[in-house]
Amino acid sequence: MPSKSLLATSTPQRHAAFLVFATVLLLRSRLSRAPASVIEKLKAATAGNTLTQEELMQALQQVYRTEPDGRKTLLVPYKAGVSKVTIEPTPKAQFVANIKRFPLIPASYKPNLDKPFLRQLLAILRIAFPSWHSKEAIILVLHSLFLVLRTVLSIGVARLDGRIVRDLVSADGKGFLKGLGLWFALAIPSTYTNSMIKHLQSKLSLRLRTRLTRYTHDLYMSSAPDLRYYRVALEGGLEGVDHYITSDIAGFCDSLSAIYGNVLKPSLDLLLFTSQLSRTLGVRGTILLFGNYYLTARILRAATPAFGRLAAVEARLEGEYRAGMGRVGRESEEVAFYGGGLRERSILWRAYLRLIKHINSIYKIRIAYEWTEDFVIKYLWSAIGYCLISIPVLLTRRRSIAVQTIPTASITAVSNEVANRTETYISSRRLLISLADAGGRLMYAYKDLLELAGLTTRLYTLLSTLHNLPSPPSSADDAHVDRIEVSHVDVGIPPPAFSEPSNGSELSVDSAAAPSWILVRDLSLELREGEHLMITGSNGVGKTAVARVLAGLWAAQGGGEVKRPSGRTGVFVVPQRAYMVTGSLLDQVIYPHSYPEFMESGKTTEDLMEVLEAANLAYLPAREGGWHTRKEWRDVLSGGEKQRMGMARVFYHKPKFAILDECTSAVSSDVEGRMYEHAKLLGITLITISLRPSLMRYHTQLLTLSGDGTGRWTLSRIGTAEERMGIDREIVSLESKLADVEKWEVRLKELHHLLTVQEQ
Ligand SMILES: Nc1ncnc2c1ncn2[C@@H]1O[C@H](COP(=O)(O)OP(=O)(O)OP(=O)(O)O)[C@@H](O)[C@H]1O
Repeated sequence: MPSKSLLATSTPQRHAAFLVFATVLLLRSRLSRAPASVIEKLKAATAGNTLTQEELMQALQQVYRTEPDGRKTLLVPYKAGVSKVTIEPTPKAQFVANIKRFPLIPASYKPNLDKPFLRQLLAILRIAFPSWHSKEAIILVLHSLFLVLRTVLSIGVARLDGRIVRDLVSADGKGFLKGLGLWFALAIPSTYTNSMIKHLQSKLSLRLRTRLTRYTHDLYMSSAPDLRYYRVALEGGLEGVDHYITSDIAGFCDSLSAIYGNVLKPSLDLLLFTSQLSRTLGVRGTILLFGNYYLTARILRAATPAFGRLAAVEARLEGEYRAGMGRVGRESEEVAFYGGGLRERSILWRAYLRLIKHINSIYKIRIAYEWTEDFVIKYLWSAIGYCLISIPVLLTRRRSIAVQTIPTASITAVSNEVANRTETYISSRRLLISLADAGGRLMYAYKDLLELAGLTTRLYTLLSTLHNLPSPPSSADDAHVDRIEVSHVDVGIPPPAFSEPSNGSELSVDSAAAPSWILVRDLSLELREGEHLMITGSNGVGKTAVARVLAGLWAAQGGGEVKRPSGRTGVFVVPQRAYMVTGSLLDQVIYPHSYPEFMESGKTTEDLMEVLEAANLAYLPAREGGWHTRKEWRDVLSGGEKQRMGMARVFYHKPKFAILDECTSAVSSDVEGRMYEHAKLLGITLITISLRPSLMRYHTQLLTLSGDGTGRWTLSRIGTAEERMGIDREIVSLESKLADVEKWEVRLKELHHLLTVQEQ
């Protein structure tokens, strides 16, 4: 029996409301397409947002502003102005609370649509949607509304389609024109709905990405003592975190927001279209329809490969290839000096080929899957669709044949019957096509869900590793402590934080059980202000390792303890490899201070000039075009200049203790000496790691690491200034004697030669 058309049942009021809705939607889209000049004028009138070049430079310098309530406002230069983004740091309590939601998963876990996947997804969603009234949740609700609206509109279109063809078949010109008018009226909200769905999907993805990225940044870039960005690779065993944060979060958010539409919309379509169709198809047809769904699900489930695992492997390989490219970019000069281009190319090429081979294998696997899917959705469903449509049509036909046997039947009744049948056919056909489309999308969504499972596992692995990294045992940091005290500390390479039990499936936080490679055993020393320490010993013996323990990067092992003054005014380390930060010349000197911190400190560029003079870099501002010049300083400054910049930072921050890890090895001895004297003049206590005996004169204690594999060490006093002068004199005399060694060797050779000549 033909159903009542959805639109045929509409009242005039409903039509009017519908047209008002369409007009508002239309006007809104026109507004958003207002000429650029109008928008510019509006912007200028409201905020005076446009900045001069100088103001822009200042904004670039400022990076962020701390608000009185502790929040930070990021100043992001955008077009000719600055866009302000308020950042609320994630409270530490939230990280602590989230630890139990992020238990570690074993490395052997294969992503799939199972319970662990749901648990992982829920844990991540709790971060992505912090509350039901968050912006993300509101966008999601809006998105859902538009998805429902589109399904309702699709049904309307299907019904209207049938009605127009019916009017055409029954030659009802008025009805046909009315139908055409409604067709255009429906087209407006339908097309607008489509673009809004796409827009809201992208917006949702971006918001989720921002939320997750902020959370991850706050967790990853944690300050001392957690230092997760430093410890995640060595202790957490997680490589390529950059790829996880930049690419996997984006992939996860895209996939999640797309999957929502890809699952909700076709599910809704299936539900509503089926309910609409069942009115036309009757009980038998509906049962057949459900039988069809069941069969399809069984076939496709059997034919679906492990897309989740494949997606996770693809993300890992992509990360490895990207890391390789990054390494060559970073170390380009070293590679060029060695002429290692070909070698690097083959390494990169291998990483790329592994990735491509994997992607290719996915494509191959997809052929069989997509073939099955196409066959089932396009052909099987269409055939079943024809059968289903034929049921009411054939039944009506049979009935109409019965009608024709009645001799009194009028011709009008017969033509009405044909028109109604055509309407039923067209509507049902359109609904079935939409149904097949929805089914297809749902099946694709199954594959997408598996891929989402892969990305979820990647993101979950990152977050669970970061959450579960145990905080290092708290050292006795105190701003008021005026000495460094090390008592009975073993210095060793930190063991992995997590161990995978051979029987169990869960990883556990278990650093105590893992063996550690001890470099220095039972180290005890006390260093008061003004007592300068030099640490020496052969290469690889553990000198830097001691510095890492002193600075709090590595935990003190063996049950010992390190006491030190806290903060960067307590202990400041200049590492072996010079590091240049992105930013201006000024930023290089004040690092890790930001520009606002520099302003707050009350220091001026004159003070910075003094600092540079002490580091023999006073020529830099003039040479580089001023303090605010921004360059790739890693490439612009020479090796020695970069090392001197490290010393300039020590002079700027004036810490109580400065650990200098062979950070003047490329600086000439005279400049090195002047810098050491200047540091001591500023009242900085020096802990120098060096193999240069000439530096001994600036220190009072000498820690020598034996390097015989036993972890032994000796601590000796270097002596008073007079004693050190004596040592200096001895060094000078020995050096001058050593200079004569070559002459003596030449003379010795001559004498040997003379002897052999005389013997002949
Ligand atoms: N992150 C790490 N992972 C594994 N081993 C490490 C790590 N860091 C250091 N080591 C090892 O610890 C040992 C001591 O390293 P350290 O950097 O302290 O040596 P060093 O005495 O400062 O040497 P050099 O004089 O060459 O700078 C080395 O054998 C090194 O290979």
